[in-house]
Amino acid sequence: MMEIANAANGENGGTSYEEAKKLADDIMARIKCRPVVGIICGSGLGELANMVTDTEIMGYEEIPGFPVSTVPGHAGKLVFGQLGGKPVVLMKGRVHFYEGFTMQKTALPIRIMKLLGVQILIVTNAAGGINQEYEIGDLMIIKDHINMPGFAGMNPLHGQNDERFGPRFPAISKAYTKRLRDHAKTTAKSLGFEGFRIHEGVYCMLAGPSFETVTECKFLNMIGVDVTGMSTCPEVVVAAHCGMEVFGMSLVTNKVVMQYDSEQVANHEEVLETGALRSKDLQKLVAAMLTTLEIKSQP
Ligand SMILES: O=P(O)(O)O[C@@H]1C[C@H](O)[C@@H](CO)O1
Ligand code: HPA
Repeated sequence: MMEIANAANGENGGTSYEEAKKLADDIMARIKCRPVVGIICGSGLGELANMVTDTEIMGYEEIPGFPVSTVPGHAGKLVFGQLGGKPVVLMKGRVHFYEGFTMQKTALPIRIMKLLGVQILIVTNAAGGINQEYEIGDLMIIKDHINMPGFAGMNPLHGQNDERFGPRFPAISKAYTKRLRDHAKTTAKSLGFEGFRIHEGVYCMLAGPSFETVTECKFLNMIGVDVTGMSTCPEVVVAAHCGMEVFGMSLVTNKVVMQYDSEQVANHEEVLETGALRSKDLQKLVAAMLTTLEIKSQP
């Protein structure tokens, strides 16, 4: 039994249920808010935190064992409070696999959110447009994803399973629920965002940190990917595993390079600049979605 516990705990890079529970209990001892919605802010999208009221803030480094962000545009703060009349916890910045964290560690904040009482996860990211009809600044509601590192065995659920988090073989095909995607479309309409470019499409995670080659982009285009990035899949897989509803949204911060002799190159500064320009619209949409969102009671 001990060997199994050790494998679940250490060898697969994961955190045991007991350790995650202790982290959640320590947070609850310091924070009054009991969030039902968790929000992850992607690169340059942390300004959403400014709309949260009654805030209580903890730096990731204040939580022992919590992965700490190392990338510009990811402040590394948990912001608790009210948004759209709902108690929320917002991750002002995430961590990524390419920073050297295991897939399990990258998604640990989601398990802690679950233990804090979060039922709905809203995940945002900055992404490169693969779909040739997408323009810089467009938003995309995620309807499905490809976890490309998973093809090479990098799945956040790799290793011993603890049923207290979720089942050994979870279904992921409905992770981005139709209910929340429809809710986003209705909300966008009610905000008068008709002229505002919102798509629905497929996100693909590559491991990063190098941006894609031209041929990789052509391949992603051929297999039906609309945008590509370096995050989101670990968190969403773990959220679906532990029974959360997920809503995901990508901001197209750049168009990927599709011509071999192009002078253009992708760069993180452009990603942050576009984030800053369009984040207001994304913020408005998320806040309005929360205002009218029905929180289903847990089974
Ligand atoms: O955290 P996200 O997925 O929004 O960040 C994207 C992917 C890389 O971390 C970075 C590249 O500019 O932005
Ligand atoms: N590729 C991968 N990740 C990204 C991109 C990109 O073009 N833009 C923002 N994040």
